[in-house]
Amino acid sequence: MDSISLMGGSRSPLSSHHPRHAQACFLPNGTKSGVGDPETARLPARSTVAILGSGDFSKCLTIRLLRCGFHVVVGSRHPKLASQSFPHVVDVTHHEDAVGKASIVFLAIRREHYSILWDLKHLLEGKILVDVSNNRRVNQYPESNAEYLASLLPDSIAVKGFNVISAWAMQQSCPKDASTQVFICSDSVEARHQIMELARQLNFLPVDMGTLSSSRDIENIPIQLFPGWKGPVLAAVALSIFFFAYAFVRDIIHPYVKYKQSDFYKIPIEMVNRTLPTVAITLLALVYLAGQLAAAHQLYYGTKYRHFPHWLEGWLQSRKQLGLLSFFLAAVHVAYSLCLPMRRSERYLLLNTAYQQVHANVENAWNEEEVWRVEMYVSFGIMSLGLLSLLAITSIPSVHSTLNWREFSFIQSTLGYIALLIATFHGLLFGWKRAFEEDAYRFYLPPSFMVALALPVCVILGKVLMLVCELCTY
Ligand SMILES: NC(=O)C1=CN([C@@H]2O[C@H](COP(=O)(O)OP(=O)(O)OC[C@H]3O[C@@H](n4cnc5c(N)ncnc54)[C@H](OP(=O)(O)O)[C@@H]3O)[C@@H](O)[C@H]2O)C=CC1
Ligand SMILES: [Cu+2]
Repeated sequence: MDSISLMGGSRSPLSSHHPRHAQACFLPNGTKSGVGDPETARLPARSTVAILGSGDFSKCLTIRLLRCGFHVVVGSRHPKLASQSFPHVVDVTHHEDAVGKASIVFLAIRREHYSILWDLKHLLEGKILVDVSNNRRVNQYPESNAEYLASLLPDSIAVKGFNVISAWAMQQSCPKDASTQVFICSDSVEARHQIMELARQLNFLPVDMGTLSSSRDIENIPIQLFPGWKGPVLAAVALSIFFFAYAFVRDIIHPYVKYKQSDFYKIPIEMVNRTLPTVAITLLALVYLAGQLAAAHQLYYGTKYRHFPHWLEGWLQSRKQLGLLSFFLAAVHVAYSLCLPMRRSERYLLLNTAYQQVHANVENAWNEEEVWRVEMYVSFGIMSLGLLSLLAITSIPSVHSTLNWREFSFIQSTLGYIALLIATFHGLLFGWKRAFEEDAYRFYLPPSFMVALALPVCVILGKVLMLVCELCTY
């Protein structure tokens, strides 16, 4: 795509329309950079950068530029007033004056005010205009702000960048967090590389995003709220409501109506702790169900190259988030479970049982089968949490990048299925007694553990079927 601008498109900096821009490109020793060598484009420190607008972003960018050794000239509608909020070394002047003093002009004004640039059109010809603007909503306008700017001033060179850096992060002398990456795009390769070099000199990490058509995506980055998490979070909330309501009706309302037994004290901990693992295991099963449906789709159509339906595509792309939510809920379930013996209710129940035992003259209440059930149940719980932690850790990009494809797929697929299997055993061992032995009234409703575990069991059986099919085809 870059070659389009090299061939002399209307916005190309290399066309003969832009002699001033060509002059603005220097190597550190002051010689002009080669046109075909944009990587080496470097701005000499002490070169002048103009900023239009005197708001927060302008002030913070000015501080950063000054610290890194640049001269700054700020263009304002009210230079006298604006100069009070800038260091005295900064030249605060009228727009016309400011743009005449630099070849790179940052536009620290909102898109709605770009019309003022129309009067400066002749002065901005051939100059690099850095559009740092953000919108209030995703895809607020039909075209991106940078594309709008480029159409407004076709004789200038529009570059999109720095919009993902907040004014606050801009004035930090050495930010150590994620706020160092800046995404830069422009139809002019040379201008893009020059602004990337400027970003580097300002201690940011520039990311080359190609032509100006990427500006829409770049503008959406800072205003998106956890993209990719909406579907998985909604699924988790819906499942939580369903399983909580189910357990509430079955374990609290039903005994209350039938036996006048008040178990409402169970709501804050027991009911929540029953909901957490059921949702966690269902989400984990959903992670693997998506892959199985995709495989079934390919088998059905007999090709790998047919697009998946929209809903399946979205589901496949949400697997990481679903898995992380499953891990989070499982971890909270562990915390709740560890706190169970701390409860007053637990102490009273234990004392009552001990008293009844003394009354019944039972000396040893040891039940070998129960002991084994609980030992296995706890052990499986710990193992599945351990495996889930491994899956969560390997989904972190920096860890992920240290693994090759086979290692990653071994952990995420093979170990993931084993985690699902162990978690299913954990659930079955817990639910078995509750479902069939505890109290007669529980038979009136299908056991909740069956509802929760039906999906994981189906997914595991699906995997077994796939493995058998694979073995048969070999
Ligand atoms: N603040 C932030 O954290 C970030 C801001 N941005 C972007 O940077 C740009 C500037 O943001 P910010 O500094 O916060 O905005 P402000 O509203 O604080 O300042 C914008 C400046 O625009 C000028 N201005 C205001 N009204 C008009 C008008 N009618 N005509 C011409 N100029 C006008 C003013 O300068 P004067 O009076 O001197 O002419 C004003 O100081 C925006 O596009 C924003 O999206 C991007 C990333 C982060
Ligand atoms: Cu559990």
